[in-house]
Amino acid sequence: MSAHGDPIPMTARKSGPLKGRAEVPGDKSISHRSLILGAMAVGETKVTGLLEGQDVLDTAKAMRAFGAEVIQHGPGDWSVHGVGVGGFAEPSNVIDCGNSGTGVRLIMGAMATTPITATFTGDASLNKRPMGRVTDPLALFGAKAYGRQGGRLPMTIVGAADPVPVRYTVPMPSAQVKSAVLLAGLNAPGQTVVIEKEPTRDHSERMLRGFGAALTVEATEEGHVITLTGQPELKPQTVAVPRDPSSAAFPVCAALIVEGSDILVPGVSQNPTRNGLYTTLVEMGADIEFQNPREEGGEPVADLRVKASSLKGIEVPPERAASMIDEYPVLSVVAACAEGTTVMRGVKELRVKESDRIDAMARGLEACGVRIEEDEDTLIVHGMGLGGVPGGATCKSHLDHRIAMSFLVLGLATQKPVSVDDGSPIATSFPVFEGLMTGLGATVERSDK
Ligand SMILES: O=C(O)C1=C[C@@H](OP(=O)(O)O)[C@@H](O)[C@H](O)C1
Ligand SMILES: C=C(OP(=O)(O)O)C(=O)O
Repeated sequence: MSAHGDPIPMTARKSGPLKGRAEVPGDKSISHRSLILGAMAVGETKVTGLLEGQDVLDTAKAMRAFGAEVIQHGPGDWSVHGVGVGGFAEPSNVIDCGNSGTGVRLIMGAMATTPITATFTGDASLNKRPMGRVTDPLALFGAKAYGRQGGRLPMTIVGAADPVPVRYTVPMPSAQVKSAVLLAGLNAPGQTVVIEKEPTRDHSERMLRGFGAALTVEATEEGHVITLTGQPELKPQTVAVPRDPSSAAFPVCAALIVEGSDILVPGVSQNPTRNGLYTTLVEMGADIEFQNPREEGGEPVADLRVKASSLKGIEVPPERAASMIDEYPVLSVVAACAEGTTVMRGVKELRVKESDRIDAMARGLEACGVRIEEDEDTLIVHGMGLGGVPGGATCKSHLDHRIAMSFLVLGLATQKPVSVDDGSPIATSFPVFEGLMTGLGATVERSDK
């Protein structure tokens, strides 16, 4: 949600057992990519289960501005009539990507090798985030970027008229940077090669192949070497978006820390590049059954049966960070309710998300009575056991949906209520969060009610 709306203060209180079925919305990463790749294909792509969060709606609007026809037929049911690789029109106005790093970085990549100019902006959170990580490799294709100091939005990208293919090693673990380079490579002649030292979510690779691009991935000593052959004709697809494991994390973690809970979260993606949180929770002693594993829409999915559990702190392996990068805020809440210490290292990327997530969680948890240690790349939470966290604070969400939802999950299991100053950003990724959680029996409400 952008900073234009009024803040929505919210409060969560100690709740009775959570019970029932939690149908979380579609995956945000796959939803953005369905719209962008649909817009770059020739013909009509159909999407079901699209996440209708503000981040994705902003990408839909952007794709219309670049000339694609994007239509909503019903809830989650969308079609995109694409203009083909290299077919983007020049937008007649500024592209506002709201709160979405994924939206703006992928779209910059997708337009950077077409001879058009576009200006991008976002909300107060997005306009603080670094864009140089994307514009540096896009410059190698021949695109030019004119932004604010430090490579911040608003920023104008002048697409390359004669793009050249690139070979680029991504310097930080980032699926957004990898994807921006691959999308730019689509309209460059020859082969674009992206090397990632640490594997990150692979939705772009899977979906580019699904849309008919020639793409190979080789595991080498350097890391994953991804080779894309440019200027394909992308074929429209039917995309069934699986449910988002990053959204599922909230009801799952809530059920683990609210005594007596027993919930089912069906059809959640278990893509190995996304399921690090679930591995971690099981190591902490979580009672999670992965029922009915199957393939849906080209992704492995399972139904998660989750029961309240007494958990122990662990050391999360740093090499797991990329597969659970968005889940550290809610993991730190679970860690506060575990016995013993949870050590999260190799997490400095959290400092450049919608907020500095290490700082936001550390300050809010401390205000709730939890002892924290942190450094640039580390967050350590000293657990107080199930029911042991005092709570009783109002935490700042810093325009960050995951911070807001994490503190509201915490408040379900603390002695005194936990409030957040602004729950409005939740609508960016999980617009049905409040109804879904109250449907399970959680006491989460807007504080002004
Ligand atoms: O590619 C994607 O869809 C995403 C990649 C991750 O960001 P980074 O690439 O910046 O790590 C993640 O945090 C974000 O929510 C979604
Ligand atoms: C980091 C996130 O998103 P984005 O980078 O797209 O804003 C997120 O959803 O947690």
